[in-house]
Amino acid sequence: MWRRATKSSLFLRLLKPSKHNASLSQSSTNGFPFHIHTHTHFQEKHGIFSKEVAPFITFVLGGPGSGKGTQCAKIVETFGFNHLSAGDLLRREMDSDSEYGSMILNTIREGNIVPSEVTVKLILREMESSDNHKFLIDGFPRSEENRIAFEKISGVEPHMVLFFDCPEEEMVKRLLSRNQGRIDDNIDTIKNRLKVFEALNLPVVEYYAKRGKLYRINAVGTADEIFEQVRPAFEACEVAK
Ligand SMILES: Nc1ncnc2c1ncn2[C@@H]1O[C@H](COP(=O)(O)OP(=O)(O)O)[C@@H](O)[C@H]1O
Ligand SMILES: Nc1ccn([C@@H]2O[C@H](COP(=O)(O)OP(=O)(O)O)[C@@H](O)[C@H]2O)c(=O)n1
Ligand SMILES: [Mg+2]
Repeated sequence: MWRRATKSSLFLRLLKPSKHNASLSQSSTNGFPFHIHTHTHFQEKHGIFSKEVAPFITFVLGGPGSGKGTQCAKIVETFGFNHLSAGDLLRREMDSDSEYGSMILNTIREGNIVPSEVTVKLILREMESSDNHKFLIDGFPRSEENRIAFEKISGVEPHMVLFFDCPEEEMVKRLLSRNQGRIDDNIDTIKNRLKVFEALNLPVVEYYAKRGKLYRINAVGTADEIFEQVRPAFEACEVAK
């Protein structure tokens, strides 16, 4: 849709904050400010960027099993985002004839992080071919290296970052009963994924908290209860609706 957009009111709405957005860009009712970017740098660097509607990017973070995928499905249903799960993109690449296939398989099996250039390439490829300009990027960035690579290659930053905060024992319980046949949902790999999350992903969470972009959500409760904490983040933001 955004590829076909003319210099329409949608484009102008994205670039020119409404009164409502303008007040959010300073501080916020829910503690999360918004930044409206014009993305000229982004547009110059990529084909995606010849599109006339600037992308609206939300990163979705949280430990393994914290409910990222479950909540993303609800956000898609309610707010019409394109959901890009970094883990799903890597698994799809692994199952294709990719030169990276065995490297991705081994990395996921261990619970470690795939080199950023591979993951960023997969995400940007999806973004470029999308008709939707609103993106939920789930499970990314999982490290400072991921974050910096995305920023360098794309030239853009997320508008907001959701963080699903969940106790470890709850995450372990959910992962062990996920039953999707994943090679990494076993107790040994889960232990490493939790270590990697703490060492590499929490610094990213702190980075966005310091920049005032983090929306922290208590990820304990039913999926519907948790979504009621997520909903205001999108409702408060005119361009995300
Ligand atoms: N609020 C919740 N309470 C209990 N189980 C949940 C909740 N949200 C998700 N789950 C279940 O926990 C598992 C992990 O959820 P998922 O959304 O895949 O998390 P993530 O993408 O963060 O790993 C899935 O089996 C899912 O059905
Ligand atoms: N940015 C990312 C995302 C996932 N991955 C790999 O993919 C695995 C599964 O990611 P996922 O997001 O599907 O996992 P969940 O947190 O949803 O359980 C991770 O444990 C990493 O091995 C990665 O290397 N880099
Ligand atoms: Mg997931």
